[in-house]
Amino acid sequence: MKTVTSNGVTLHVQVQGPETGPVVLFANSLGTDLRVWDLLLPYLPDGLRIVRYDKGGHGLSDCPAAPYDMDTLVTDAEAIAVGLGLKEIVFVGLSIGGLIGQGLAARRPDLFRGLVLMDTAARIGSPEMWQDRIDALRTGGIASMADAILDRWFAPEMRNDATRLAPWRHMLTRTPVEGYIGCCAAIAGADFTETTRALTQPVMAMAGSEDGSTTPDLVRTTAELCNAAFHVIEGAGHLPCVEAPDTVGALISDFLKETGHV
Ligand SMILES: O=C(O)CC1=CCC(=O)O1
Repeated sequence: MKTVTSNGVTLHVQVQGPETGPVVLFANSLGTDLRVWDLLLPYLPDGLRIVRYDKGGHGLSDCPAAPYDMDTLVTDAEAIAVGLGLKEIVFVGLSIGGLIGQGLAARRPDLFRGLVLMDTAARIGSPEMWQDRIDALRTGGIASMADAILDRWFAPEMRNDATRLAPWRHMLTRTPVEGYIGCCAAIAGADFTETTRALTQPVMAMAGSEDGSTTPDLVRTTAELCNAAFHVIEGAGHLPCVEAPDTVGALISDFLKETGHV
């Protein structure tokens, strides 16, 4: 376990693999922590330097008071990359993690080898939609909307398996409400349409066919902005790294080979 402090916020970071290995930096989604990648990692090539972290307000990182803004979340990711001396990064971003990846790729192209956009878009939802969610969270907490969120996260097969679902429900509902709300505010204010259109790094995008949050059509639109290859993961929802880690692992492995990273 490592920590990196950015703007006074201490972030929990996990690093695995050889010091000189090709770097893959993962950023997870709203209401999840870095364990969201656990099932995927065995499907990636050996020898990678795998770096995962909990964004502010999630997992074992500090939880500043809401609201957060996307610029700060991008600065946090940059602080981790610079603080750990990461170079030639392939960044894998899930949902809000993909927004952070787009922001960092635009700000620091010198750090990047490529970008994987997983169930994310240049703009997710509308400011009004996020404000409604924030208001509901302030009233009822995350538990009050957990069923609705899990319906977007997972396809019916997983949703109907209470035992398989339980750890992910716990991960979601144990997220500090302040951290969750802070990140909702950051998503509400983020629109990377123009900067993502201008990206020059190789980009690959994917979406679960059953994603009720960032639908395949939405993700495809962002992929087209930056000439990214686009893949639909059949039978998966918003977190295909959980529901279809083998398929996602194969796609990322191919991308790492195509970009000469491995
Ligand atoms: O709608 C959801 O809860 C899923 C989601 C949107 C942005 C994110 O990171 O997760």
